[in-house]
Amino acid sequence: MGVRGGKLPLFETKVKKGRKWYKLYVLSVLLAISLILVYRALHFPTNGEKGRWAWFGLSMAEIWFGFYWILTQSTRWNPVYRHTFKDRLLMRYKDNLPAVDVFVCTADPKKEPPIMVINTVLSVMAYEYPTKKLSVYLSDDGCSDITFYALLEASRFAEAWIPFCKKYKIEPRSPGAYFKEPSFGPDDGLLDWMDIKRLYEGMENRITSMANSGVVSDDMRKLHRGFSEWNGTATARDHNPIVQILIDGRDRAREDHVLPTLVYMAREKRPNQHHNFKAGAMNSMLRVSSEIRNGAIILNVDCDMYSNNSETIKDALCFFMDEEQGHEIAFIQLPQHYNNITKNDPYGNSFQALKEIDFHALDGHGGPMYIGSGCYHRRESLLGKKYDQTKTREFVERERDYKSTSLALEERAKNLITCNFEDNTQWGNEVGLKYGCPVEDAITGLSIQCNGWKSMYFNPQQGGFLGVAPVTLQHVLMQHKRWSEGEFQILLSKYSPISYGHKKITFGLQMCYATYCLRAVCSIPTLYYVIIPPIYFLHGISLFPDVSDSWFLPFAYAITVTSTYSLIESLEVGYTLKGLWNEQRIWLYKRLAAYPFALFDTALKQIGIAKSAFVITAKVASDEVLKRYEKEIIEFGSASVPFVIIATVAVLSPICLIMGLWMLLVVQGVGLMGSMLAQVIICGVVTLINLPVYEAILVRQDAGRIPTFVALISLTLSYVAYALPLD
Ligand SMILES: O=c1ccn([C@@H]2O[C@H](COP(=O)(O)OP(=O)(O)O[C@H]3O[C@H](CO)[C@@H](O)[C@H](O)[C@H]3O)[C@@H](O)[C@H]2O)c(=O)[nH]1
Ligand SMILES: [Mn+2]
Repeated sequence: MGVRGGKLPLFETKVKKGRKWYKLYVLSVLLAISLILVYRALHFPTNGEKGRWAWFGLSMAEIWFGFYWILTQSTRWNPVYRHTFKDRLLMRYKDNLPAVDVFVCTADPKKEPPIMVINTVLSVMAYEYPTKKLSVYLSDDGCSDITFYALLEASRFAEAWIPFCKKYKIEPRSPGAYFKEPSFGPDDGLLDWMDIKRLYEGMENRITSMANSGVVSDDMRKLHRGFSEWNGTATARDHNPIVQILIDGRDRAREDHVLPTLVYMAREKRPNQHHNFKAGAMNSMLRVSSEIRNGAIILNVDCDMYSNNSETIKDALCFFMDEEQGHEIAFIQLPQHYNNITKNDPYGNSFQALKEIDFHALDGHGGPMYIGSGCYHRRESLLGKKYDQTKTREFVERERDYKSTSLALEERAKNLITCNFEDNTQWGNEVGLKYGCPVEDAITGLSIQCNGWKSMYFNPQQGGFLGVAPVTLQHVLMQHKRWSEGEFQILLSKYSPISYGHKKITFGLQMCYATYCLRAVCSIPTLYYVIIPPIYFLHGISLFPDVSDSWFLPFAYAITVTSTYSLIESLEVGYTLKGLWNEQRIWLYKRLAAYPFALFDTALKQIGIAKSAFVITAKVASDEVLKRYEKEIIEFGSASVPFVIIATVAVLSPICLIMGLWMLLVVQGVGLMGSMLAQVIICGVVTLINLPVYEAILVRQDAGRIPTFVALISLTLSYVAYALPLD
């Protein structure tokens, strides 16, 4: 470990060792892929032979899979691991730590209950960091007086909560999460614990009952002048800008600085004005915070992602303030964990491989993506400044404006979040988060990296943030549709990692971005692969080499070796065997029932028919749905097109399997089995993976089953597929 400029570094980096075997593995699979393509070219059916088009399609699919597999190796190639030294940071910068502004976004009091939102707010207010340097902003795109009321309650509860957290050094600092744990509090603070638990439960009751009733009572309205903002006709889609400083860090009466600054805001909304979703909210917070404190470091969390580790601000600063490398770092992304993952994770929500492998590899190529929640930014890079090597970077603090009253500050801030403020400015384009893309985070992070900055990935032992993962298949698919659509659009946008990123980011990072940006495209070859070979099997037409043929080897090798590799890798990062099997299923469903819609909507957007939308992921569900979720029973339920696709593929493969086998054994003769083995395996695997679908159609009676109507459509479609003439 080197001493930099006479000072010990604030963080260190370790590189994964023993990569010889991995590289050998990659080479061997590359060879197998090439042989498969050679086989396809050499054995193309001659004129008059059956299955020419199918053969052509399969060749295309295999070219794509091969190409995509090569791309994905960038997310395995060179993982790095970071470790911070917070004690050195504190010794060196004790009184010179920068101001930190935390941005929390919420948008819908129904899907994102106020009690959940304020738990997140309280957790970030309680960071182990000088409170006078900490400010928390809640942007409410739902413009809900109930959320405002909840935040007001939180501002009062914080007076007891924050000293309690700091005195007993408890984790996590979301009171809701903390009190959910079966514990009797700190050994030396049982009475304090009981007091504060009572306080919390009182507050929770008041907030949830108000949320259930849907109105803030008149008594409560008298508690704060801020409620007057809702006196008129304010609705979520149509209202004036609101800024309310609930706790003012400049407050002379609060010289003890127990509490950080706390601000509620709702940018102006008008029905005919586009508000750009979360990106618009973030940019509004960038401006309002610049008026109030202008912290040099910004932390962004979604309203369901509470801080689970009160030390991560200091971790992030170890990167930003490192004398040697800190000046070129724009953002520090932490992994997003979820507190509602079940053991075998039927929806693949844990993203374990992404968090434990991919992002470390991205870091090795110069920087992970910005993925929204759980990311620390340097304000100036988020504002669009290019990295300038010649400038020395100090976090200069702006003097606090002690002359203005809070009221005056609020009025000034409101002017920054009117609908027209951004007209004829570079906001949403060169400045702040980018507009027009369903993954505003990824595209913004990419453009920051293209401005010459680096980013880093920090994955601490105790997870930094815990959020709520979706609990129904529909919501999971919707989320993946939004992500894959957004990523695909980055590729088509001005900020494409391929063209725009050329020479601005490393080649490895370009490949990583391409891997994610091209996810949506993988849907087409996958659909092809799970539909065409089974149908051809049913008609007795072979599309793969005979088992006894040596051309069978590259197929067998590629499949078994890559599967074994990911099996080992997955077990290493903590998947259960069943969880891994579930992961394969969800892998398939994303490609069948989420990504195709991403492609379709992107096409509509390209020709100008549709605009991008942002469907907010629900963070609450009914008790019945939750019960099934706990039992890991997949929630289908609605009769939607994605489920029709899933059910059709699921119904088609066993039909093909059974009828095809019957043809083989009875009509054509067992001798042909060898030439059909590959197709038999495809049918078999697709059938096995879909066992929950058959159960959902035939056995289940609960509301999460697949509606009979959907099953009938799938049967009909399967019949059509069977009856269609083949080439
Ligand atoms: O008009 C909007 C829509 C959403 N949000 C907020 O954005 C956050 C993310 O929305 P959510 O529905 O939870 O989406 P997820 O799919 O869980 O979000 C992931 O993916 C998004 C991009 O698709 C990122 O913005 C998020 O930070 C990232 O956590 C939430 O706090 C919302 O309240 C707004 O503030 N305004
Ligand atoms: Mn979310």
